[in-house]
Amino acid sequence: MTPDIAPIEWTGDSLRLLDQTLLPARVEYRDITDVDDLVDAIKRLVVRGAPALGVAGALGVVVALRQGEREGWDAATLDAAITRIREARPTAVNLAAGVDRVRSLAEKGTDAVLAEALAVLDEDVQGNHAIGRHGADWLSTRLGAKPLRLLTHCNAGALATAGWGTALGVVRELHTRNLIDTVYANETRPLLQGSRLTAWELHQLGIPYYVQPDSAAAGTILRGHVDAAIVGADRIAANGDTANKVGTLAVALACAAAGIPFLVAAPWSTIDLSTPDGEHIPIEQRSPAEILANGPASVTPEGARAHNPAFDVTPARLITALITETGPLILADGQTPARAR
Ligand SMILES: CSC[C@H]1O[C@H](OP(=O)(O)O)[C@H](O)[C@@H]1O
Repeated sequence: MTPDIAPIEWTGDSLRLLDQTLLPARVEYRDITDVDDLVDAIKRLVVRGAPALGVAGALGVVVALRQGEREGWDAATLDAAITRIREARPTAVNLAAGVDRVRSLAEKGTDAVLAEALAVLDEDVQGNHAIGRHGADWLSTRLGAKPLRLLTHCNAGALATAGWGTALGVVRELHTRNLIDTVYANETRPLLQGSRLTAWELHQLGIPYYVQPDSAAAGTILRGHVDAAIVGADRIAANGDTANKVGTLAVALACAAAGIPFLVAAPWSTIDLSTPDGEHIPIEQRSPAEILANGPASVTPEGARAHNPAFDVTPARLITALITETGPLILADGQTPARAR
């Protein structure tokens, strides 16, 4: 299935990444042929979002194999390079899973690894369309087949995946059914994935939206302006506890207080059955500089300290339903990934 916005693709000679640090002002691509450049791109969120990181990890092994052939790497050097890709960001389980899925095929040659990596990409796009259908069906059944007012946090659109999107994939499916009234997109400090990326996607798709401060979300929800919230995920534990962009937990708490559905949309590749619960999900701590300055301009006193966790964990009890490519898991009713698999 051909993806729409293609944030990540294989050109035949390189891993091509849409540079998401430049959006929405500029649409520019980076052709990656070097492991150091890929690790940098992952760490700087040139490529980001759990499913997209899974594809980047899988295709990253091809980059490493080809660089190793060019530069005459021994097995230990190659293995260390692949491990650097795998460990470039800790929370999204998809990155490590994408690397692990293909690295064992290296003994069969680069073409075998590439074929499996491209399968990861295609499976993601197909799965996202299924998530969109299941999520739209669930919301229309639960809330009525009427135009809905939804709230999103961060970016779980085509840009965070190999195409179509997960949480935004549900929004897009509802939009094709004329069932979107408006979307409240949290700007998502500090890197503004909501205002820079989600708004960019919604704008292109002609879906009505407001960008709002993350701190406005609870009031928007509790004042009755939202019918449901839907977000992506970076790692879902066996009991359904879910790590997602920092600020997600606050949205879930507000939805619980308001009595409206809080949905997580994610493929099974984001579920990590070896992680028993949210306490065991590693949370990426990012640079204080992302908090202390707004680009070149400092926004804090000299010497200020900053606490910058990139994710938080929403307990399963606050998640109404987890929408996967195989259908909804009603976590609030005690269904869990561990039991469903
Ligand atoms: C479809 S998963 C998207 C998920 O990843 C984002 O994190 P980041 O932008 O730091 O890669 C955020 O948690 C999104 O919900």
